[in-house]
Amino acid sequence: MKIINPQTLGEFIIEKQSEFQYSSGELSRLLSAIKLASKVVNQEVNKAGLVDIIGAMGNKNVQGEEQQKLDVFANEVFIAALNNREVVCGIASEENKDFIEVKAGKNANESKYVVLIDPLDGSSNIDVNVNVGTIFSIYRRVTSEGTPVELKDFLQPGNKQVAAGYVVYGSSTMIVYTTGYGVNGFTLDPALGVYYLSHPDIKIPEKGNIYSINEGNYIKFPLGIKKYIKYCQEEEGERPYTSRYIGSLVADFHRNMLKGGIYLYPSYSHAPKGKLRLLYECNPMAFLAEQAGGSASDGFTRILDLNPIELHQRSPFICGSKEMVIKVEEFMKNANE
Ligand SMILES: O=P(O)(O)OC[C@H]1O[C@](O)(COP(=O)(O)O)[C@@H](O)[C@@H]1O
Ligand SMILES: [Mg+2]
Ligand SMILES: [Mg+2]
Repeated sequence: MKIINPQTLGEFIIEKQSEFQYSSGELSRLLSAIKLASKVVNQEVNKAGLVDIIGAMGNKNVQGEEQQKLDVFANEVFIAALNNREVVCGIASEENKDFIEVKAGKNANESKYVVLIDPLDGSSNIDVNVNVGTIFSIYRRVTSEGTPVELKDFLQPGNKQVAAGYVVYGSSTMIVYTTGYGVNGFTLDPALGVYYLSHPDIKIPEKGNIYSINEGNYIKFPLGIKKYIKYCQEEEGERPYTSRYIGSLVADFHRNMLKGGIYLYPSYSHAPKGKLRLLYECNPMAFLAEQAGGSASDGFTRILDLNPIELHQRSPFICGSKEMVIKVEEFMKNANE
């Protein structure tokens, strides 16, 4: 698909802003700050083997996970880009225990948005030149503008998101995002450092033949998930499905969104809440999936309807083509009966 004179991301952001009569341009400036930060991180990711960005930092983050140098670098770049432009009043990150209040000088700033980020997704793949990503989720604050931001500004259900998206750093670098009016993808032209609209109005096929799950945890999975995996592997109709698992949520989600498929990170005996974080992994991907015609659940409940109580809480996550998610929910429900 060759798009003649594709629109740049900058032009697209401005065009979409003009569709909202009373828009202040704040969200556009926020998206532009994310765009800029992604280019800086992209440069380091692309030459990861050459610069001192490979390997562990030697300390653990709030999740108890070994922090990678690129986790810390990406975290600093995104926080700086958002902070310096005062386009948000608060930031929460996978790599920071507490949320960060963004001040305008000494005062609380007037911005009405908070952003939650997973600055580097797929950390286990950094050193081995496999796709990694960045995930972001944006909300309007619930406390009054100009007052200090509070935890409750971040602990909102996913159905309140104003915008969400991800950057995938791979064979090409892309930004894919939604503001609640469909999902669009932009590819970076590394020579010009410009993102162009390469994937307009992305729709995820209703059903696919790809399933993505870390089967290494099979024996620890709930019965419903075990039965679903067996279902995927049966010789029947369009099955067996193809198993594909990169181990970077962004990359596995991106492939499944374009081709049709399902990504599962369920609870398992060692992690009753699963691994992925509700606020800056599950919610943004669920918003994108639904905006592209797919769905996302924890096996029983729509992810976007879950009420968060902690910044770094985890949730089982099943996401992708609508018919495939419904099938998993059927297996989970029947296994529970
Ligand atoms: O190695 P596992 O247990 O399969 O987990 C892989 C999953 O964990 C993650 O790496 C978690 O994200 P982070 O790398 O941001 O911590 C996901 O991207 C990925 O889908
Ligand atoms: Mg992640
Ligand atoms: Mg991460």
